Amino acid sequence: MSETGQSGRPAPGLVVRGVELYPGWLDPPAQQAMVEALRAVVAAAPLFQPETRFGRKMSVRMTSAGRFGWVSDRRGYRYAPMHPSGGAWPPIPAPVLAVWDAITGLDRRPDCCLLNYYAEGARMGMHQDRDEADFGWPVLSISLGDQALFRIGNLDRGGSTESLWLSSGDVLVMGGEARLVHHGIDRVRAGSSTLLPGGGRINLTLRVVD
Ligand SMILES: O=C(O)CCC(=O)C(=O)O
Ligand SMILES: [Fe+2]
Repeated sequence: MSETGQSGRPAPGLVVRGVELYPGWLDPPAQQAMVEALRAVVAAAPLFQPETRFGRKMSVRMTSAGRFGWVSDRRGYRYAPMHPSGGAWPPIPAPVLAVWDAITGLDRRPDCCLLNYYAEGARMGMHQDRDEADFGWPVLSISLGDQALFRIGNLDRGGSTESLWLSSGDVLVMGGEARLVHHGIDRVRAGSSTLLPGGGRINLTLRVVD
């Protein structure tokens, strides 16, 4: 990837509505290494299926690493210092932090890595990531496994949208003017990757929470 002169940040391959996309940032061996590192996260903090405050199960399974994890239950959604089972979240793996360092060039590191697991049929409705204290920090997302159709909307709800397929190894950044853009996952293309032994897709989002 080329470097942009002033900031020293790598230049994105594509920018859609301010969302910066780095296609294929991780090559297959790096993807494999990241999946290996994530095994320790899932072993320490098992995936769970969050409920919305209305008692509906989300289709995505989740867990987190870092000082904070994202949880949702009948009390609503929030960042929490503990896994729902009561244990602390494991540390964010070094290869994951290395992607943040290389792409954002920031000296502040994220304190939450949310791990979403999409089995066949899972999706995520349009939403904003707005539970963090300071929207000056970007959210960085890493895709692993099956391809997913990512939809990008607007700062306000509704209006026109644009969609793009995210593939394993792709990284994107929602920052600056695009930090609060609405986004979601419409569907996952089952069987489009062999990275994950059981199939499906992992998405990591790195967040500065407080
Ligand atoms: O799975 C994705 O690519 C997006 C996940 C997401 O938007 C989120 O966890 O807030
Ligand atoms: Fe999000």
